[in-house]
Amino acid sequence: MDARQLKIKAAETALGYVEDGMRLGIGTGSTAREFIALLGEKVANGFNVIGVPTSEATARQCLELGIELKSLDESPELDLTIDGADEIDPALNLIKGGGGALLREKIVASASKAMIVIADETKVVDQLGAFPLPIEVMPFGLGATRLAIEKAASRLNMSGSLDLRSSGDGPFMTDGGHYILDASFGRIPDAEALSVALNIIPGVVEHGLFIDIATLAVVASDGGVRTLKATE
Ligand SMILES: O=C(CO)[C@H](O)[C@H](O)COP(=O)(O)O
Repeated sequence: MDARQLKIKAAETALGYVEDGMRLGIGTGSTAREFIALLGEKVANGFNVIGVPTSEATARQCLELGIELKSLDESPELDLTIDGADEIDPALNLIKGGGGALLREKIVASASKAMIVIADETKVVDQLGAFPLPIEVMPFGLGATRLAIEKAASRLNMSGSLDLRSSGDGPFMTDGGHYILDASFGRIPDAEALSVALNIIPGVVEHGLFIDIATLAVVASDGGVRTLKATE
């Protein structure tokens, strides 16, 4: 199976967890896009959900497919969020933000009773960190924020490059109007400690470590689809 077929398989399985009438957080990225396409087909056949999108791109796709959308102000508590991930560890801690939507993704997933991650087998790792960690930062004070991140990482015995994400003709800008620094620190021995350390840096808006948020992962490989639950 090619990469797209695996994404579709994971998305199909996750769709089985969505019940009629649910308030649903809807993720961002190429795997989430396949999920939205399948959800759109179901909605066209009379299935009802209220979706809360995690990005402008996801909102556009949902609206094209006739999926009813609300904001988190209108629907502040959600039944379920379904979203992709860049890495998944055995405790179902994640790295997210490869698509640049990590801030809204974390807000939406945290407002949900459950989060199902959809992915292919390549996203499953023993320890997070091979994928560069996206850190969403304020454009104001970028140099000072970068230095503060480097110092925080060093206190946790981590170091590596912090690359300002580019859109091709300037810095990549998130839906919230912020920049992203992609941190190549290598394997992260204590993701929770790094998460806490990043959260207290004033110029850091959010980061892509999702700790204790995902409840289930639906992972597709050539051998079939398996579901993972957190080990601790
Ligand atoms: O976090 C994300 C976007 O911010 C995506 O879920 C993540 O990057 C995975 O994307 P894809 O399904 O395209 O591999």
